[in-house]
Amino acid sequence: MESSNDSRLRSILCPEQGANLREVDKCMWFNLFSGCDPYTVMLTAMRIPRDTCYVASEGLPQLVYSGYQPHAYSWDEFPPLKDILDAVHKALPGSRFNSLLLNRYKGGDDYVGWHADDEKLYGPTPEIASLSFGCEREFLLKKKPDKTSRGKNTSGEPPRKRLKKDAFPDKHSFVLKHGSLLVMRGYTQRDWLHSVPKRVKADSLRINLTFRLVL
Ligand SMILES: O=C(O)CCC(=O)C(=O)O
Ligand SMILES: [Fe+2]
Repeated sequence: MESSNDSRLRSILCPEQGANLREVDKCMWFNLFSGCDPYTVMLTAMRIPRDTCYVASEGLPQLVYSGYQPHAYSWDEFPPLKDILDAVHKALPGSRFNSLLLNRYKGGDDYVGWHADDEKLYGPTPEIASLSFGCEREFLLKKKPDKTSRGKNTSGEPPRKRLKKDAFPDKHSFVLKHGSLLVMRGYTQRDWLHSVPKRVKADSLRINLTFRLVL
């Protein structure tokens, strides 16, 4: 983090603040989400259990996910995000992200359910960089059931019981702390699902930025 472009990220990642967002950063995220039309944010929140905001370079195909087409804000409307994007590019040499989905988890009741970011506009092997600020939360990954073996009952157990027990044998959990950068690449979206479940103990704000490349 050497260049002046990184100073915004460096200040947000100030180590002494630990897992808590400083008031000044809370204010920045508040302003940023307010910069996204609050009505849109509210409508989104009625459909999905967190606030989101979408930023994308001009001229990209429109993103549609979960039957919802978010308005694409421009990077120029949110200069701090441009600085953070530069820092992420620097941290991941060769990456060239052109869009960003912001998630705001107001507390432990906000979550994202099991899904894969496998929209066609990201191509077959998307690289997604996920940067987290504020309250730490658990991030779960589980392997999608193998299509070739699905439906073949070799265990001798009744089918429904077998599915419950074996559907997702491969499951992993990561704690995403303040300042963590998680990268999903290769066939992660094709083969795995991920989620950030509700957590009663997660009692403060978390901001998550997922940088993506729309092809
Ligand atoms: O908040 C997170 O860590 C994950 C967010 C996510 O999966 C998404 O925006 O697609
Ligand atoms: Fe996701």
